Amino acid sequence: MTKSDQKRFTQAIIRKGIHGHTMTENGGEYRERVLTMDTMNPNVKRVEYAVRGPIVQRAVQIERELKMGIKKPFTEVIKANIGDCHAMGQKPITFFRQVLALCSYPDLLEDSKFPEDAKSRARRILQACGGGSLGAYSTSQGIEMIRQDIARYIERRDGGITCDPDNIYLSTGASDAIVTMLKLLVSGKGMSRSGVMISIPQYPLYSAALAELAAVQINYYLDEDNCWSLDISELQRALQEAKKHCSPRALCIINPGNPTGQVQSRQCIEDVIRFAAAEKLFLMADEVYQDNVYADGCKFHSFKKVLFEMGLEYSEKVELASFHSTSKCYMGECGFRGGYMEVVNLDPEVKVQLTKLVSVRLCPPVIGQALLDVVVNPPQPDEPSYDTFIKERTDTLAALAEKANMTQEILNQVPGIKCNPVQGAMYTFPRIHLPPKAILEAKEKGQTPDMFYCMKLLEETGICLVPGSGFGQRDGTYHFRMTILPPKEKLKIVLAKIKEFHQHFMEQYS
Ligand SMILES: Cc1ncc(COP(=O)(O)O)c(C=O)c1O
Repeated sequence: MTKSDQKRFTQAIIRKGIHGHTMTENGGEYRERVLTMDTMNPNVKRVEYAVRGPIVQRAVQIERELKMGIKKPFTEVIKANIGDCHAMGQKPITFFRQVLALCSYPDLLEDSKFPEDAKSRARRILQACGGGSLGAYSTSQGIEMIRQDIARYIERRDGGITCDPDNIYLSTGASDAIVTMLKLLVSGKGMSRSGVMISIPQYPLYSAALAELAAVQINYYLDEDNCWSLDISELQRALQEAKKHCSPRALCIINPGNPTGQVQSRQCIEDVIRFAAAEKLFLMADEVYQDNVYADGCKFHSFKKVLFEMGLEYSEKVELASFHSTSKCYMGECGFRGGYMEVVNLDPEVKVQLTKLVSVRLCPPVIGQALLDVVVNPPQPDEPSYDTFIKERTDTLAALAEKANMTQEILNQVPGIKCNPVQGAMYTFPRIHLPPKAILEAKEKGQTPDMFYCMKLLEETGICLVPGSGFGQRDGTYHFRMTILPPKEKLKIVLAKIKEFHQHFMEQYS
């Protein structure tokens, strides 16, 4: 055997992971790895997260190629794949950053450039931190004063319905709280394995967490023809089918919706609550986009408020966890990882278990908690920062509303693309009609047709979207998810490029 044959042979053995004693490339004994694809947790292998999936990996690679001077039909990659406002150029709210700067570096409290209201907020937060420093661990449920401020915020939001700070758990973004709640809910094996109802299309945190926890994912489909509304008969259908093979436990709702951008009506929320009560399901309400409502006639209704307005029959019975975050709305501060959940009607003994579970990971980032405190406790009319705060908040939400409108309008002008109104959140999920020839070519390449479409779009235009298959869609339908977050002028360019690409794609494959 020649040296190069031997090298190839050894590499093949190492690659294949054949057990036993083999030689390494430099002649030593190759020790078998403990952690291999065969031995690792199979649930983790089932986890998928399209928002940062293969298309995004390719986008990063293309960015590197552009930097290396490789010629492309475009000069930059535009990432419209992820709901990351600041990455798309959104400016932070001045007051929030002033308070965080003061909390992080308290010497600045002596600096006359910072307004007094920011200083008083910072002093208050620091007093509530261990040792007066953001660098100290907090209690695992979150700093008590901040939980009290969140409770007051919820009460204001919900027209005075009381909120107990003890029912608030701060978290590392909403994601962390959602996964924690799912962990508590999931148990059993075989027929008694817990099932969790999630919408299709869904935000893939849910499917990923359920895969990791080996729970049963129960799909209920949103009604695309009715602006992605939620139909109770569809919930019934999904539940009855699921009961044949698992034990349904929970129902998750995302409102306003990601990726579908709908805002559920109050009637729909009432119906969902009645359904959950009748079927004994734990409700999880993902309300991270609660300030992102753009369409006339649409309004955000929190599940907590509606539940309590439906009377004692429901408010004392239905178990609910609702989630909020600093990552979305007008703040868009994803990097600080601030979030919280409010639990309602949780069994007191389970609550002890929940508190124990979160304490294992010590605490959510304290700077994220501090940010959450200013989000729920912003400048008041008699304070110096009020006018600037209101202007910045209003301008950010107005720009999002304008872009939501523009996106749906332009996409609907393209033959073969159909887009529901973007009533809220930060995304559109248009349906794309793909010719059979394109579907066939995608299958030959081992790709889903919408992945094939998005990959081609990326290679030809530099625009990075997420294929609809990453969120779930009815069989035989194809979509993509696109954020409305790029700055207005850039968004116009993105939409024009998609329009041109789609027309060309249709000509090529029809
Ligand atoms: C519906 C929904 N829930 C939860 C999250 C997670 O947000 P966070 O950054 O707070 O973890 C996202 C993020 O995009 C989302 O869209």
